[in-house]
Amino acid sequence: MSAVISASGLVKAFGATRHSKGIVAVDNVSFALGKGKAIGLVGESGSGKSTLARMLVGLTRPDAGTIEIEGRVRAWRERGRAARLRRAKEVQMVFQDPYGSLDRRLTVGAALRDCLRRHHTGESTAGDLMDRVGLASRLLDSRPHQLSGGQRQRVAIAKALAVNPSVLVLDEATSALDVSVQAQILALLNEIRVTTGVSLIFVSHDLAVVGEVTDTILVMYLGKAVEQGETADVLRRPQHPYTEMLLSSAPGPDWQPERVAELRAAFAGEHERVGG
Ligand SMILES: Nc1ncnc2c1ncn2[C@@H]1O[C@H](COP(=O)(O)OP(=O)(O)OP(=O)(O)O)[C@@H](O)[C@H]1O
Repeated sequence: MSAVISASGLVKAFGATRHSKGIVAVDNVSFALGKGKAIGLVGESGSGKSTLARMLVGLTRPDAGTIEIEGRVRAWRERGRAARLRRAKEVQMVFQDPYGSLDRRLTVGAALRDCLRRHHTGESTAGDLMDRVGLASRLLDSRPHQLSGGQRQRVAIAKALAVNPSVLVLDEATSALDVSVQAQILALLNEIRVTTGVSLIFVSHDLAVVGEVTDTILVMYLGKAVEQGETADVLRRPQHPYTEMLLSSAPGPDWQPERVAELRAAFAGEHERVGG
């Protein structure tokens, strides 16, 4: 598989001093993702998923390791507008709260046209982008607060697509939505992946959601990738007790709260032994 994006030995620590390593948010994580493929980065709060995602997008510089996109190693020294625009074309990110990426004062149309202009992306119009994310073009005159949560997230996806990126990172992008809206957005993302060949990275605490839409899964715990594999294998035969715990904590027909508590205790014990 020739990878569209690959990470090798990524490390990021916060608050390190001469005497302490600080918090190692991402600890030697590697993975590769092919064109048009989808990977899920899963783990509980604090496991390092967002820090990893921020490094992939270019918002946070790793302490060690490399990121290669379309065969080109990301050079962190490069600053300025050209480097920023190139990084934007490489990887786009959609956040949980679309208010974070949408200007409240701009209409949807103005925001999309602004993106298209800045990135000189071919022939697409704001109307085309609306079409691609399943929104009626009459909403081009709306402002973010006039839209539903699902519509706002569609606009955030349209803005990301305006740049025509190789990779789209979705950081808990459907977590705040109702289950049925969540399913619609996931279906939309899957369709976009098939039609455009964009590669998708789903960052989520929810293994069940990620399981629906990914080819592979990387499970993170305390900054480390504790398990990585084909989605079907990871869901059916988890190799690591932490993955098993994440799977059992997703409330479903087979949910057993006692088993979750048991696994959590067992895993904490194991981790102490490894860590100590
Ligand atoms: N800017 C920062 N300064 C200091 N510590 C940070 C910073 N960003 C993240 N951390 C720490 O790094 C660890 C990993 O955080 P991160 O946000 O990447 O995890 P996460 O899995 O995405 O969790 P969440 O879903 O809650 O965002 C946590 O212990 C967090 O407190």
